[in-house]
This record gives sequence, structure tokens and C-alpha cells, in this order.
Amino acid sequence: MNEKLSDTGRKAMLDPLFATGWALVEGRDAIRKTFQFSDFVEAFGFMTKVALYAEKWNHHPEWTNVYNRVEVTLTTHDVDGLSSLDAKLARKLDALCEAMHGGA
Ligand SMILES: C[C@H](O)[C@H](O)[C@H]1CNC2=NC(N)=NC(=O)C2=N1
Repeated sequence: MNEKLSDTGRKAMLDPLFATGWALVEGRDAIRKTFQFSDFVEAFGFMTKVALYAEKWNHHPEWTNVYNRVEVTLTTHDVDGLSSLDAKLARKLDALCEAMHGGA
């Protein structure tokens, strides 16, 4: 059963993500990061890769795409806040972005 991150869990799991550009969302227990790519096709390719992991892990992002930018918000609806699944998916997004040229 998934559960909300504890205070110690937050420090351990979120501090490394803050270092890669993730930030807490004002007024929500969520984290957000905007990824920028070379063009729309690369951005959409990133979203496609992420979607496969989201389905595999049954944990889905809240996101918007405008041309070459993808804004991603992660939170766990089932526990109404941040869980380890959000940190896991955030790490995966960073890794996928790193593996693609132009990801930032
Ligand atoms: C029924 C389904 O398994 C649940 O709604 C899953 C789907 N994807 C999810 N994604 C996210 N971000 N949070 C959830 O709590 C969640 N729950």
C-alpha cells in the first residue's frame, strides 16, 4: 500500500530532485519541472517514453506540452500528496531527458 512521504523520506527522496530542477508546487503537495527540447517531435517523443513507464508503474503525470516544452507535475492522488512513486517517476523523467539530446 502506497503512503505519503514522511519528513525523513521527503529529505532523502526530494532533496536530490530539487538539485535537478524539480520544485515544490505552491499550495499542493506536489513537485513540478519543465523540460525543454529541440522541437515538438523531441518533446512528444519524451512524453511517449514517459507514458510507457507511467502505464507500467500505474503512476501517471499531470502534464502540459507547448511546442518544445513539457511541464510535468507529480503527486499521488491515492494518498493526496507526494509518495515514493512520485520520486521514482521523477528520477525516470530526468534519466529519459538526459538520454535524449537537448533535454534540459
Ligand atoms: C485506478 C488506478 O490504479 C489509480 O487511479 C492510479 C492510476 N495512476 C495514478 N497516478 C498518480 N499520479 N496517482 C495515483 O494515485 C494514481 N493512481
